[in-house]
Amino acid sequence: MSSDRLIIFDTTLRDGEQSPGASMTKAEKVRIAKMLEMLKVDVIEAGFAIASPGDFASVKAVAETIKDSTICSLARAVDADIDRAGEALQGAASGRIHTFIATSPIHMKYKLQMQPDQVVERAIHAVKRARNLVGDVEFSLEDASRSEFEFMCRIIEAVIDAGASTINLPDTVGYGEPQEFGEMFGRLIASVPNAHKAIFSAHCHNDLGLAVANSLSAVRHGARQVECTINGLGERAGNASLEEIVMAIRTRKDIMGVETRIDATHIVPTSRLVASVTGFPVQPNKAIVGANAFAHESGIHQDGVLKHRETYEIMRAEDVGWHTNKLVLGKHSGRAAVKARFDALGVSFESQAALDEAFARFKLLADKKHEIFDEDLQALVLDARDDAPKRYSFNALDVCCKTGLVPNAAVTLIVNGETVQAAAEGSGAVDATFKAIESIAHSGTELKLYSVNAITQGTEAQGEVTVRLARNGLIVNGTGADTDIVIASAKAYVDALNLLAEDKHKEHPQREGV
Ligand SMILES: CC(=O)SCCNC(=O)CCNC(=O)[C@H](O)C(C)(C)COP(=O)(O)OP(=O)(O)OC[C@H]1O[C@@H](n2cnc3c(N)ncnc32)[C@H](O)[C@@H]1OP(=O)(O)O
Ligand SMILES: CC(C)C(=O)C(=O)O
Repeated sequence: MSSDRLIIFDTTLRDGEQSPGASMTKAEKVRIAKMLEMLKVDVIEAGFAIASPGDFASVKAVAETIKDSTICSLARAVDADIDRAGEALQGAASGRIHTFIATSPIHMKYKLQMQPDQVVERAIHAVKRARNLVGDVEFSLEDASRSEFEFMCRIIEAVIDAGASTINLPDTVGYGEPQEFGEMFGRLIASVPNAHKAIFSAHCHNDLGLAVANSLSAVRHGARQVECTINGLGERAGNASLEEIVMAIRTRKDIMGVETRIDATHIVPTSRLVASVTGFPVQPNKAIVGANAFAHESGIHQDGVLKHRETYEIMRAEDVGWHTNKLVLGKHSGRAAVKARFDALGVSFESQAALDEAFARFKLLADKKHEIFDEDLQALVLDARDDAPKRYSFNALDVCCKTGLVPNAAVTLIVNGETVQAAAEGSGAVDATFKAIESIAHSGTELKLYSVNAITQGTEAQGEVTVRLARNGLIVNGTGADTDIVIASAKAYVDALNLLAEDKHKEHPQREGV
């Protein structure tokens, strides 16, 4: 089934979410899915429906919301997993069940504790069961890059006969090397008699930093789907990054010989959204979406770019969504311009009142900051992501930091409608603020991560803070944005406390220390 169309399968919401600490709430997954739809991703793997009631609800909500991308749920080769995935996908305009089982000797022997014949039988049964629920079934041979060739031929032929239309060959542990991994695709496609009835797919991990290279090599050897994530998020060292694969395919079209339907101008806003939601900032030198990806510092390069841009640039920053905003948003902007920008970022408002509320917040921010960028707008809505009454809300902060004195903070929170104040000392302004908040909340949590990300440039930039708290094995990520990072920190801490109080730990609870 080879063609020149490459299917982009985004698994930010499933494998991306398997990054420790990156798990997302249902509302966050739906927001990211809307951006992925605008990006024109072909398939969105929205989660692993059996994993938790929250993940089931997320897959269902994404399936009911998104119309222009196929929505997929992962399922082990286990009846209950497949049935749960089918149930979650019922409302989808186009739904796919992605079932998998490991095929490498090490996984079959030690993890599954199954004989190869049993694995083949289980795979056939799983694919048939999934086909009774949806018309589109993908089958993955987990740990394919460490599996025996003849065994893979056997199982692939059997699952295609059973109804799988996509065969995914994952480099589960990131062990593959481009030439060998690509050749595995070429040999399998040539050897499996019914291979022409399926699309072959690559799913690569970045343990050796080769995920994108391996994926591209697979494409050159016949793969017509790649599985990838925004910002390369994913289990351990991450997955192949969507933005790098898409732009490599586009920039090197003549050599790669395939095309995607991705609208690359949404890449940077999507990357920003995923970074905000997960609290995983993008490193400045990250390809495509890093702050320095299109910056030229050295004189010879600057001279070259000024004379002829292509001397040092293989793609244009605006083509991947950098600075595409031609209307400058600031305190003199009106609702029409602000709403148009929100629309472009995939942010919709359920009512005029919700838009008015966002607009009021925009004006408050514009009073503090001359120019409002896309990232500021994203932070603005993330900050107000849930209108439900909260146990805690941040009201005011008074911090004193003087050289030679112990920093102290006096914080005012509204707790269940009552104003409560507390003060504390700490090793710095943020530490004192957190201690003051804790002396009100007594949450019994442990601070697992504190990160500050300047979401726009300059000293007047908004800082976005992520605070990860853990209690009884559950982890929450709170976020807060403000032009003052101590206030952003207080907001993030309070946000995390609310998520815990509402039992809104991330939908895929993670064990502490993971
Ligand atoms: C390579 C990947 O990324 S695979 C996806 C990884 N993602 C996740 O695991 C996240 C979601 N997972 C979960 O929430 C849980 O692991 C669940 C709900 C799926 C299963 O939980 P539990 O029933 O408690 O099982 P647990 O996770 O401890 O062990 C996994 C079991 O599934 C079996 N298993 C693993 N993969 C498969 C498979 N593809 N098909 C069938 N069985 C499998 C294991 O052999 C083990 O079986 P055992 O309990 O009989 O020894
Ligand atoms: C389930 C499969 C596709 C996977 O995530 C992997 O092998 O890494």
